[in-house]
Amino acid sequence: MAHQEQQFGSCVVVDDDPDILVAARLALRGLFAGVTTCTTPEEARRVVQEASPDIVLLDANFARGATDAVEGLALLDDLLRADPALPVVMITAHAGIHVAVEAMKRGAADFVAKPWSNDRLIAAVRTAAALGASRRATPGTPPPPPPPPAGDSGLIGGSPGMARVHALIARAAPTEANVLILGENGTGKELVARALHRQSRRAERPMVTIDLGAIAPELIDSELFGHVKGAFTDARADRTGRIQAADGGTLFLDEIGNLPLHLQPKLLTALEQRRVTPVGSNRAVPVDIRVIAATNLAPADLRDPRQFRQDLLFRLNTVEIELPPLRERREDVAALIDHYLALNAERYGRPIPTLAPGTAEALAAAEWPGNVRALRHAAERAVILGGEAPLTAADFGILAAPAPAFDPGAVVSEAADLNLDRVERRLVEAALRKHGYNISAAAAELGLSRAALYRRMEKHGL
Ligand SMILES: Nc1ncnc2c1ncn2[C@@H]1O[C@H](COP(=O)(O)OP(=O)(O)OP(=O)(O)O)[C@@H](O)[C@H]1O
Repeated sequence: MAHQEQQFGSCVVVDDDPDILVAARLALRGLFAGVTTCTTPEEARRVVQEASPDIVLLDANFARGATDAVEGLALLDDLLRADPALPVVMITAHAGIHVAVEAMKRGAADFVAKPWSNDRLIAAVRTAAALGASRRATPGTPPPPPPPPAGDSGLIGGSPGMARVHALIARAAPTEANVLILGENGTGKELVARALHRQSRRAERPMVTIDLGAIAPELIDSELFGHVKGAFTDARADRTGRIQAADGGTLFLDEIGNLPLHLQPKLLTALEQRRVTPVGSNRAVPVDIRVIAATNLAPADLRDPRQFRQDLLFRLNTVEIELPPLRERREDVAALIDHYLALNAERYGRPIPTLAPGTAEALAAAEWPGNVRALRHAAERAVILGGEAPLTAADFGILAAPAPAFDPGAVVSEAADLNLDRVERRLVEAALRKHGYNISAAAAELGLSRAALYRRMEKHGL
């Protein structure tokens, strides 16, 4: 990739499979000035001690056919004992997810499953190397605490995908590194941003959020940078922008993919120079902020320079945290359902409902295109509408058969139900379904702002 300008010094890759070593070297040579490969644990111990690399990429299994990862985990322990700040990314077999979790518990920075995608490998290695560098830059910093229990971040889920998220939050939060959070709508990006801020050194200072998807594009400039009186017709007084309001704290740029291309260089300059110039002013004001950004753009779109300036992207994504969609961590569904049933039962003064046989399985098997947000609404609706009997999948709006296709003609036919409220609900639901619960796209189709769509979703319990 053109953007990789060898940000780091050296990397050591340890694997007994020469094909993997070649693949890793090719994938990583753009990122590191030097990539050294080793085929045995003994060689790795020596090379790592001599070369003090920025990062080690370590296979979990050495002996041919072994899957128990004993050698890889022992080497991980040795390397971390010698240098607790050394970032180690484990390479695991796809089926060996328990090995990945064990490695993370022992202090690995991250893991990648074989066969890997180069994007995933590079993202994991970059993030781990950047964190390692920032840890080394602040000597005396205690080693990162073990991942906090789910309750601390408000993020429920013990699946391997969420274990990785918890671990990354714990590692990234206390650093000053900018963090980019990726994930589909409703996967918990805002919760991650809050957890990062809460666990950071800036926790006592404000976290200022700006949802770039919910603000009219023509207002973004002044919302971000502020303006001085008279800068434009409606500017009747000076106004502080959100960047400045976050001074000393954290700036959360939600839906960064909606930042108009023409404002991207201005934000980049502000972040690089740590100064903002309000619209209409020629005086730059110094600011001290840590930036967390989030987007539901797919990584490929984000790396498309026609959609997003790559220099700004690399300013924002020192650390990348990717939230897996719920359908890729179905084992988390039961805990989420339990949590949100209990929460809503308390809220509405109802007993905590039980589930009819087969319901838990049906909920876990559902696609959840709206991810945790949709699950949360479904649980609320089930508590409100469910009777005394144990809840079935239908009470959560999960249908055994696919939902009938929406027929816009039915809305205008005189025979149709013309109750405005119900028609609105059907249209909102149809737009959400049509766009796979992508809020920005559904809002655009409905001619609403994201904020207005959220209000209607709340109103209709969607
Ligand atoms: N892992 C989780 N555990 C508990 N609740 C969660 C989790 N993930 C998301 N939620 C809940 O789901 C809802 C949506 O989460 P959040 O707003 O953080 O998602 P998002 O990815 O920022 O969505 P969007 O991109 O649509 O703004 C919130 O009510 C949040 O509390």
